[in-house]
Amino acid sequence: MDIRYSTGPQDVKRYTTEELRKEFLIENLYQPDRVTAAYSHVDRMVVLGIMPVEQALPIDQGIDVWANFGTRYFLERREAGVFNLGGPGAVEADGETYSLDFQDCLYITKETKDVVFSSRDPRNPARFYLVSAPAHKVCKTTFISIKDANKRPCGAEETANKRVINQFIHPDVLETCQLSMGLTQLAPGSVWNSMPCHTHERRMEIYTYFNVPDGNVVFHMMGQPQETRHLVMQNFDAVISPSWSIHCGCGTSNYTFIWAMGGENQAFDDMDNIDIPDIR
Ligand SMILES: O=C[C@H](O)[C@@H](O)CC(=O)C(=O)O
Ligand SMILES: [Zn+2]
Repeated sequence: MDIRYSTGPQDVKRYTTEELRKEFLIENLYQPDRVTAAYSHVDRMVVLGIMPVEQALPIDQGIDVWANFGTRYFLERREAGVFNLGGPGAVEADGETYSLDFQDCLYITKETKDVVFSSRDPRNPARFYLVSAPAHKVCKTTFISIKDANKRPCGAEETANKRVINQFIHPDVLETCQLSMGLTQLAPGSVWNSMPCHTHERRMEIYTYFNVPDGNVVFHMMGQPQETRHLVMQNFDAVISPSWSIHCGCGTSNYTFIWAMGGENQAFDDMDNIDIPDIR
């Protein structure tokens, strides 16, 4: 497991590109027949990339659960949200099988013992992107398709930020302990996400970018609003955004991304908005 201890804004001011990437960027999440894991000490969020090809993969493949979590199984004291970003696949959760097509989501409750991921066709493997947060009570494991998601259209063509925020794991859709997750799609010709930007001192956030066409990248903006930095991100990379950091991006094309949040509250609009001319 790739462990990320959290650093603070004072140190980050002095980071080189390489140091910034080592601290916040999560790359190479999808390895054939492997579970790739990163543990962030920011709100103890865990990110997994799971790409079953020939085999079905248990959630804890290659993870020493006792050493990392001090529990007997992965979700003993955790909840998880998973999106499929690849070919058709399935998630089996304590004997119940859920088919997940591209951009489908499954919320998996605390105390689910056995979670197994598989692909329908090894030539077009599924790519499961999972984010897990500590949890204190059992909720309901729920399948959520984009049709079930709460839609929040925003932005405009004129400002190159026309997009739809799809709230999947969100209080308006289902109950969770602290996790919320969704998928934001940028319209063709729009490249800016989450601009005007914000922080939310009460929550951390993780983004993963996908549907980034070959030969394109997303410049992900981070840092305190008056001390910004950027990370250049490839298709399927993820990035950790601590509560003090802005998190927005500008692509060399349109793209899609998944946001995941955990922390003090689940109030999506509890944001500290930043006026664009105030950004440094
Ligand atoms: O706190 C909320 C998150 O940053 C995202 O949901 C924002 C987003 O998807 C967007 O504006 O495009
Ligand atoms: Zn945010």
